[in-house]
Parts: sequence; structure tokens; C-alpha cells
Amino acid sequence: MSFRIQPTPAARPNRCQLFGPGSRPAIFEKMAASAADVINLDLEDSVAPTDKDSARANIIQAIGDIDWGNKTLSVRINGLDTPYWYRDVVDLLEQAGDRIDIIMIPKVGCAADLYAVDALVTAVERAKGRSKPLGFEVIIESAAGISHVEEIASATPRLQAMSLGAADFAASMGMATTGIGGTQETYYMAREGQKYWSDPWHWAQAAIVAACRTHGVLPVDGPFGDFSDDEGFRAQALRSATLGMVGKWAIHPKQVAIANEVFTPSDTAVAEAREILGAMEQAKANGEGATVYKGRLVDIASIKQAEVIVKQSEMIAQNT
Ligand SMILES: CC(C)(COP(=O)(O)OP(=O)(O)OC[C@H]1O[C@@H](n2cnc3c(N)ncnc32)[C@H](O)[C@@H]1OP(=O)(O)O)[C@@H](O)C(=O)NCCC(=O)NCCSC(=O)C[C@H](O)C(=O)O
Ligand SMILES: [Mg+2]
Repeated sequence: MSFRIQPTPAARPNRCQLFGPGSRPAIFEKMAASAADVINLDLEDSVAPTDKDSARANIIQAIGDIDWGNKTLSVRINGLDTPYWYRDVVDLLEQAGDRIDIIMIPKVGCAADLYAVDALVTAVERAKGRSKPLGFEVIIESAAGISHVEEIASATPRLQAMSLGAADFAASMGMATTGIGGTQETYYMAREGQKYWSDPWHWAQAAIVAACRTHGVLPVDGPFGDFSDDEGFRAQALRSATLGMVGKWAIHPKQVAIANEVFTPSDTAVAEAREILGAMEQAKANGEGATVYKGRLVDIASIKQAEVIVKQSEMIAQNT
């Protein structure tokens, strides 16, 4: 381990973030009643420019009126290249009360973007005497965002989570696809007449996970656009979980249960992790740093791997 200890991210479940447009208040109660850990009310790209003001008003009203239970409540503001974002921040902080937990900042390209939002948020919080500091989450969804991912992850102590936004990311990178996440038909290796599909999102996800883990931020996989494809959603979520991400967005309620299932360590995985911890306790008692569990090597690093699974399972059980 380096002299610098890896910080622990926020200890809250983030298995599924359910999105809904701020211009569609009829679904807000359904979002609140869902099993998602995080609710993202959207002011950005799912809201038409002509509806920005009314969507903002809808969200402010709903934050106060609806019982959001113990969910993390987040509002996605507009991007810093728009004329809307400062009004989003000021109105939410001045009018929505303390129930809002987080704002999501889209299309972040560098640490200075977060510095600007932090300065505005801090000023409004001080002016209003807000008791609970507002958290931030960001979306990495541009070439600049992925190029500066580590400085973004360390930009402000307000930052709790970072997502990959596959749609804008693909556009910014000039990727030849209109698909939002998942397998891309044209991204394959060919051998002996067979196609072997590869994962074009993998490297960006890995970069996000590394930056997040370095700085104590929750890494999250973003949207999977084809909500009729449960199998594709599950496969994408499983890959993300295997890489170290803690959850995934849902852009339709039917995706929530799959995300919750994939990002909750299974009973089998937890039981195995506990057995590894037990085997290593025994090894330690015998003065050994390594032993054999089910025919394979386990050692001191295995303790840390097993603890990730056990701790995640305990944290979810305590908070849901
Ligand atoms: C995708 C949708 C537009 C589909 O809506 P709809 O046509 O109403 O779907 P259904 O008829 O299948 O709905 C079935 C029931 O579920 C309710 N419903 C629908 N959506 C939601 C929701 N998000 N939360 C809760 N409940 C919902 C319907 O009212 C039906 O209820 P009932 O009649 O009682 O049975 C819609 O799902 C939607 O708007 N989704 C969210 C879109 C969104 O927020 N997009 C932004 C995030 S993705 C993004 O921005 C890209 C990213 O930034 C990137 O760059 O990658
Ligand atoms: Mg986007």
C-alpha cells in the first residue's frame, strides 16, 4: 500500500439511479415508490429548452411535496455551456429546502468546472444558512472529461459519485454508433470466420473506476438505452460490477430490479467471501500468509477482496 491510504467513498447504497424528466411530473410519485436507491430528477437533456423553467418549478415543488423516503435525491442540472445552469443551482438551493441531497453536473470536462459550481453553491448555502452541505455527482461524457478524469475525481470534497454517460461520450469521441451503452454490432474481432464481440465502453469505465477509487468517489455505470433488452442490460451491469462499479442508471422502471440484483452481492458470493476470511484466519493462526481454498490460492490480498464483498453486502443491508 502506498503511504497515501485509499479513501472510503460515501457509505450509501447506489445500486440503481432512476431517471425521470422534470417536465413529466406525473411519474415523480412512481419514481419515489420505486426500489431505486437514488432518484435523478432531470433538468438537462430529457427536458426541451422551452420546458426548462416549468421543469425546474415542477422539481422544486415535488422535492417538498413528495415523500422520497430514505432515497438519495439528486437533480441533474444543465451543463455549464448553457444559460440555464446558474438558475438551476440558485433556485434549487434557495427554494427546494434541505431534502435535496445532491446535484448531478453533466458533461464535466475539467476540475475548474466543479470549482465554478462549488463557488456558486457555497455562496448560496452561506447566504441561506443551509444546514446540510449539498453533494455533487458528475457525468463523464466527453473526450475532455475522460482525459481529465482524475483531476475531476479530486476536484471537491462535495463529489460523491461519477457516472459514465455513454450517449454523449460516444458523440464527443466521434464513435460510429447511435447505441446508448451495451454491445455494438461493429466492435468485434474476427477469427476463423467467427465474430467475437468486444466492449467499447470498457476502457472508459476502467479509467473512471481507477480515478474514483483513488479519490473516494462512487463509480457508476450510466444509461442503457434499449429498455426492451433485459439481457443486454444485465450483461452490461454485470461487466460494470465486475470492474468495480457500484451501480447503474435506469432510464425505465423495468431496469431497476435488474440493477438492484446485479449490484447486491449474492448470498453465494457473500458466503464464499466469509469462507475465505475464515480460511485466512485459520492460516494466520497456523503462522501462514497463504492457504488453499477450494483448490485455489488465497492469501492476504484475498482477505481484502473478500472484505469488499462482505462490507458492500452489510452496508446495503443496513441502509435499505
Ligand atoms: C423512456 C420513457 C420515455 C418511457 O416512458 P413510457 O412510454 O411512459 O413507458 P411505459 O409506458 O413503458 O411506462 C410503464 C409505466 O412506468 C411509468 N414510467 C415510465 N417511465 C418512468 C420513470 N422514469 N420512472 C418511473 N415510472 C416511469 C409509466 O408512467 C407507466 O406507468 P403506469 O401507466 O402506471 O403503468 C420514460 O421511461 C422516461 O422518460 N425515462 C427517463 C428518460 C430520462 O430521464 N433520460 C435522461 C437520462 S439518460 C441521458 O440523459 C443520457 C446520458 O446523459 C448520456 O449522455 O449517456
Ligand atoms: Mg448525456
